[in-house]
Amino acid sequence: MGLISKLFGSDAAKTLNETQQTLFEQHVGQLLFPLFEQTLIKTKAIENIHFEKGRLSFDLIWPFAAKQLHAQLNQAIEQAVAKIPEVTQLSIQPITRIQAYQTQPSVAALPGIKNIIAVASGKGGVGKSTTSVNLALALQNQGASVGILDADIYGPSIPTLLKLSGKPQTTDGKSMEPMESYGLQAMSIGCLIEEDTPMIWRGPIVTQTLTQLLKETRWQALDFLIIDLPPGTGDVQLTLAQQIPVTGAVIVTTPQDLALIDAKKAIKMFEKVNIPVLGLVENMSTHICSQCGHEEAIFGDAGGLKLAQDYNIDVLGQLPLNIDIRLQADAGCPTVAHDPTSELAQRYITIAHKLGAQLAQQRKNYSHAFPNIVVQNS
Ligand SMILES: Nc1ncnc2c1ncn2[C@@H]1O[C@H](COP(=O)(O)OP(=O)(O)OP(=O)(O)O)[C@@H](O)[C@H]1O
Repeated sequence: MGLISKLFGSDAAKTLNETQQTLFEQHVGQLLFPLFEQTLIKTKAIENIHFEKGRLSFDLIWPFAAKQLHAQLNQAIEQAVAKIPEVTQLSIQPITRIQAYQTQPSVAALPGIKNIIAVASGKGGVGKSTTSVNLALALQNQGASVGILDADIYGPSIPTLLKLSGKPQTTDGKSMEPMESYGLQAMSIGCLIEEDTPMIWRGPIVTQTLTQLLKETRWQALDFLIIDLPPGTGDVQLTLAQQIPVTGAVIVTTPQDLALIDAKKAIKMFEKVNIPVLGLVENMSTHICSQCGHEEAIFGDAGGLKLAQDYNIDVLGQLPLNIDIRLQADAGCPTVAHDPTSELAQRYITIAHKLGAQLAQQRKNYSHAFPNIVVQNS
């Protein structure tokens, strides 16, 4: 049995001859996914390979959501396939298949959710919610099934950002159907209370509410649930570490010293509770004047990048301070939903690619890195 039949199943052996199999393995199998340093063979990316009357077809399994990058890899495959004799036609079916990555061993997975990504900032107002919602939309735009949970119980902003209206429905009186907007599943305390009702709750009730919102929503087949955390490093974050299976965290910061100090605290907190920090987004990196186009680093120069370097964290991307991001967010049509092809939306899409590739790369079992978490409630 040739190598290819072992790797790709016996169908291939039946249809491709020995020489073709070797060439396929050498030229196609050794190609790398963009942003991802593993070969198609290593990632077992090729399935259902079939060759008949000069026509070669197979499924190409993408381990992260990156529709926009499909053409680039398809083109490389076409060039590689051209080196295989007698193949006159090629048909590639790209399929996005995101796996559930390991989380804390002591916390059980939740039904309907493969991976939970917490988006955090130390300081308030740095654009965490805006980034969360655009990141969720970008992942979805690129082929993932995505939900977003607003964990900011005191100041929920997801209902405004996604223009959610009405109350969640229930079919059994015990659980809620997620709200839906732009194809995202969403839940927020803001969907359950009146807009001008202040939440005057103590910590334990807040954390209980968060876990209820998470667990009593009937999330449907999500690859990712993005949790938009409130700023800071308090009760809600500790609840996350103790009770919620989190795959990893994304830190949002501005390059300003004050924000960086708090971002460091957030990074250290995740380190302490053994939740891997998957990367950092520097928001409001520069301001580009809408009148003259002059670019200015009004919050300081590359502070987020330096922080990422100091803590050995990947920079997933930088966003400028741009009036369109603010206007679109305020209007309930975030930048990626507004126009995914715009230059700004593309920045969020690149962040989504990097995050996905980063996760796919870390597909190994995290459980060794997770000692049993003991966090003391004060
Ligand atoms: N890159 C950006 N360019 C312009 N405006 C932005 C940008 N990012 C966020 N904003 C705006 O900044 C304000 C604060 O953003 P956002 O609510 O996302 O911050 P936050 O960190 O989630 O705040 P908090 O958690 O403290 O409520 C909003 O008005 C938002 O539209």
